[in-house]
Amino acid sequence: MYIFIVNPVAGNGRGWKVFQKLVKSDLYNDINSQYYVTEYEGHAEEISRRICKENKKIKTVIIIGGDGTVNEVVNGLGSSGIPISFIPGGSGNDFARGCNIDGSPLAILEKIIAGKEGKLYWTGNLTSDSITKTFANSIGIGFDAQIAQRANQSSYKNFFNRLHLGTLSYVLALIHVLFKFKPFNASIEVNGTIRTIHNCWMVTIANHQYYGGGMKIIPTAKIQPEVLPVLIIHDISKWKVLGLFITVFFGKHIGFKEVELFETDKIKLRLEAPMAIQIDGQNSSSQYCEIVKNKQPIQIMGADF
Ligand SMILES: Nc1ncnc2c1ncn2[C@@H]1O[C@H](COP(=O)(O)OP(=O)(O)OP(=O)(O)O)[C@@H](O)[C@H]1O
Repeated sequence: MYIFIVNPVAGNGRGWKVFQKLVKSDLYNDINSQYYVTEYEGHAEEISRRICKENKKIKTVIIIGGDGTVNEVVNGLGSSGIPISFIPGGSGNDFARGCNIDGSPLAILEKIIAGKEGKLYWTGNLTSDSITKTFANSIGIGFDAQIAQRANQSSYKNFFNRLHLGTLSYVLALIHVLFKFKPFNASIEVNGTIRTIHNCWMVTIANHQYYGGGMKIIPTAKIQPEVLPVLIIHDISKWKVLGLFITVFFGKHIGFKEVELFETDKIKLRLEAPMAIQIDGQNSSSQYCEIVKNKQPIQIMGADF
């Protein structure tokens, strides 16, 4: 059986429209499936947790929504081993970019159903205050998290999403946060060595290269086990940050001397005070956290990487 988890409000209603188109197709009507429509934040996680316990013979959980919905589903399914797939219906849809899932919703569904085995994908785990959250795409601490927070709370996000210009809401939020942001000091532990990063703007850890609706935040990031690509931006002027973010779309920012890039299998962060953090674009905050790669891969159906 295929399970569809649909976020009707993702992408300003795009999630629901995508599902409605699929429901009318012969393919959808020919397969054995059940669908769930999310009604509130966190609902996709609850549904996923519940279906794991119900002992249904699930072939794939197909997510129709955005990256936030993917995040909830991977957290809910945990280590169940149930394969997933994603039909983009959100505003950013970076998980689809990272996994090279493209084409019309129907074409993606065809590919999911025709595929025998999924591609193996390794998520990451962030533990803060004894709570572990899984991230499918990336996490960011500091500047980018404040931008995500600002964009998510803004009235213009829906407006730009309606025009299919979702990235513009991040650009506006960036300008807004830029002039208020105060760099912080972060103590970072990697491979048993602790060092302090002064005037830190952001620390980002990604499972694939895309984030923020198509920015190539870590262009070298590959989908692979054990390796966590880390990007740190520090000791940079506000004006240079602006220039840097323009080049992020092409992945050229890694040439800036203020950008540090390395790989590890585990990283611990200790900050002076709680700081904004984004987990797959969802807002939170943390002062002490540990990030590791998940050992158990998830099968992604319909992906091509
Ligand atoms: N019925 C609902 N009403 C309000 N919020 C919902 C509902 N169902 C899900 N949500 C919440 O909607 C939020 C946004 O979902 P999601 O991230 O999938 O879409 P998006 O923000 O449009 O896309 P992206 O993250 O790719 O930019 C999530 O936090 C999710 O929990």
